[in-house]
Amino acid sequence: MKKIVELQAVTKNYGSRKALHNINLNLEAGKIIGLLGSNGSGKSTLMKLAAGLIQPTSGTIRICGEPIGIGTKAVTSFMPDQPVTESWMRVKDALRFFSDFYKDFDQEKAGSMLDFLKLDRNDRISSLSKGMNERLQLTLAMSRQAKLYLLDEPIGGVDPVARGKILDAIVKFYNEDSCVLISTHLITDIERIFDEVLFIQNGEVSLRQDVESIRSKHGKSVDELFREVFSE
Ligand SMILES: Nc1ncnc2c1ncn2[C@@H]1O[C@H](COP(=O)(O)OP(=O)(O)OP(=O)(O)O)[C@@H](O)[C@H]1O
Repeated sequence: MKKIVELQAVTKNYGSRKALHNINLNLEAGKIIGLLGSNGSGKSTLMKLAAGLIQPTSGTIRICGEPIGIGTKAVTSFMPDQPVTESWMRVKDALRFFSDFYKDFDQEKAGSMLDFLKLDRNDRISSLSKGMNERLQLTLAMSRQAKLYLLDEPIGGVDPVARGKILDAIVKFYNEDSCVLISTHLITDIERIFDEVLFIQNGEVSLRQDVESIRSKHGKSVDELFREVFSE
């Protein structure tokens, strides 16, 4: 299986605060992976490092075999936990903006996703509810033909019914040559789409397992295992 992400001995400190410590990790294509951990455990830091938005304090990161740089940013699509669009835009302007900015932006895929997620191209972004805005941000992120999708809390603001719709969209529109890394606290809602999960605790990966074996070997859901491992 093709390696998409490789982290070797990656440590990230913010001043004297340690966010990640000596992470060694390979993530392969064809997987949707859950990045799970309590508040402040280092999930967003890991995503920002892979997206090339911040630099590690030590260690090396490669995406599709290349060190972080222009080449890796071209194949990495990051949906941060804050919207990346301007409020004056309409939905269609956001699509045009992404299409101008990213060579790999697939307008046709974006159009299908908008329809699937029931977004109107003429709506002003400022008039969208938080949940509708999340649908738009997800459409923008998933419509790139990337190798690595980093989705930071993609369903935090949406109601339980809409969550199902968004998860269905991720599964439907993701391509098998890529890897999707999703951070979330809403494990029960989202675990059905994960192939694997990574538990991150105090800046270290404490567990990595495929979801099927959590169910068959441990007889537990991911949420149950998470609560057990992270009980305070
Ligand atoms: N820009 C920053 N400056 C200083 N410390 C930071 C910065 N960003 C994150 N941290 C610290 O690094 C650690 C990991 O933070 P991070 O945001 O990666 O956690 P997280 O798992 O995404 O948390 P949450 O689930 O609350 O979003 C925390 O102790 C946090 O306070």
